[in-house]
Amino acid sequence: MDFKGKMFVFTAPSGAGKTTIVRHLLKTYDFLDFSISATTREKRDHEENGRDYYFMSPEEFRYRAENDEFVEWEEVYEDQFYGTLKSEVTRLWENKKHIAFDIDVRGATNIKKLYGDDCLAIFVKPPSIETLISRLERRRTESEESLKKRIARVKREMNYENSFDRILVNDLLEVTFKEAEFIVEGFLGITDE
Ligand SMILES: Nc1nc2c(ncn2[C@@H]2O[C@H](COP(=O)(O)OP(=O)(O)O)[C@@H](O)[C@H]2O)c(=O)[nH]1
Ligand SMILES: Nc1ncnc2c1ncn2[C@@H]1O[C@H](COP(=O)(O)OP(=O)(O)O)[C@@H](O)[C@H]1O
Repeated sequence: MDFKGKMFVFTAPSGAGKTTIVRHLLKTYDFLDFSISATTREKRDHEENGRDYYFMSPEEFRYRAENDEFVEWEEVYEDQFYGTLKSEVTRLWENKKHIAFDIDVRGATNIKKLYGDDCLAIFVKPPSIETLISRLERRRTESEESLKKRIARVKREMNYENSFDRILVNDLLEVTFKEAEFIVEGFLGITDE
């Protein structure tokens, strides 16, 4: 494989806006594609297998982990596993794409360690924890229990804000999108001149 695309790792607590930002960048840049993670969590109504995630049973996930098929994987929430398949990175590079990831802070730390300077890790920061919680509630994708799990983890994950290459504050969405574009173009050395 000759081409090895750069990696843009968006990380943050749930509800910070990673998915929204990554989806915007994917619409904006043909050269960028999404690393579809494997997960054992249940599919949400609007999600599609093979687009948002590769949804799989815990047995399949465990088998693949034992078979060393993951670049990284984590038990992000109790009994819910998420991971980046090696075959996914290969697929995207074969398609000559730079890669956007939406993964938790531990996964992001691991990807950064593995790929070093070819990887830019961006921490998405909500204006406040209260804003993040109200966005998560308004998203209406989670059960009461799942919402609780996410909120419980927010404070811990917020402690990682200085552990990555960039901090992207997600307040006004239009401003965030422009800043995200600036970050991507800057890392790839794209200029208007
Ligand atoms: N380590 C790791 N984390 C992942 C991966 N895919 C998704 N995640 C993270 O798992 C967490 C839960 O994701 P999800 O269930 O989609 O819920 P949401 O964050 O509330 O939208 C988020 O922090 C994701 O970024 C992955 O491949 N590896
Ligand atoms: N800047 C913003 N202003 C208002 N709402 C936002 C903003 N960014 C994201 N949202 C909304 O907040 C919710 C959580 O965002 P999402 O992208 O799903 O976060 P994550 O992927 O980090 O869990 C979604 O309903 C999304 O539409």
